[in-house]
Amino acid sequence: MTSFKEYRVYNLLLFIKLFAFSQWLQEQMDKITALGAFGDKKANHVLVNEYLPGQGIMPHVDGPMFYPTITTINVGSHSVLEFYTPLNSNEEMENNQNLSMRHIGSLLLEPRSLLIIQEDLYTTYLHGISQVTQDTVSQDMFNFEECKPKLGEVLTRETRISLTIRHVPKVLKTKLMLGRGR
Ligand SMILES: O=C(O)CCC(=O)C(=O)O
Ligand SMILES: [Fe+2]
Repeated sequence: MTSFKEYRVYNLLLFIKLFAFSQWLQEQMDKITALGAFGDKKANHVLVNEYLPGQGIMPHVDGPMFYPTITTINVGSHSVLEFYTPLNSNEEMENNQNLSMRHIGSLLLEPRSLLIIQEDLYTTYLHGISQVTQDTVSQDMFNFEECKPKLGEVLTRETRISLTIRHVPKVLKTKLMLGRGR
């Protein structure tokens, strides 16, 4: 049984870890801001995702709610971010253009790397992560020449954590009208 004293020590350790993590995260956000990733704006939003081997994310666009730059710190396992052309017309939808026909390429996300996506890759193309447990390094990867693993190498996915850091413009100003007459 956990004593009250042990519980307090546990809570204190957790607090110290969270504090250290928030300091580290703020440093990374400041560095990304200093790169000019968001123009003259600052990073002010972080989304943490955990992916187990075989987990992914459906192709999507991040939409107009964010400044049009995605920056992602990749922690743990590698992964592969796939890019697809959008379905532009009814004709394409009727012809049921499947995902593999719309695939334009991918990026190998190496552990401890920073990914920055802007312009067309942000606004036009969809991005997603396939639900697979292994990836083969191929020429479909835009960055294969810059990466450590060599062409043809098979990489087994482990747990990956992504920290997606963005600038979210503050569009909504809520006014509290407490105690005011109508
Ligand atoms: O985890 C990633 O690298 C991608 C996440 C993503 O696309 C999103 O959260 O919108
Ligand atoms: Fe996304």
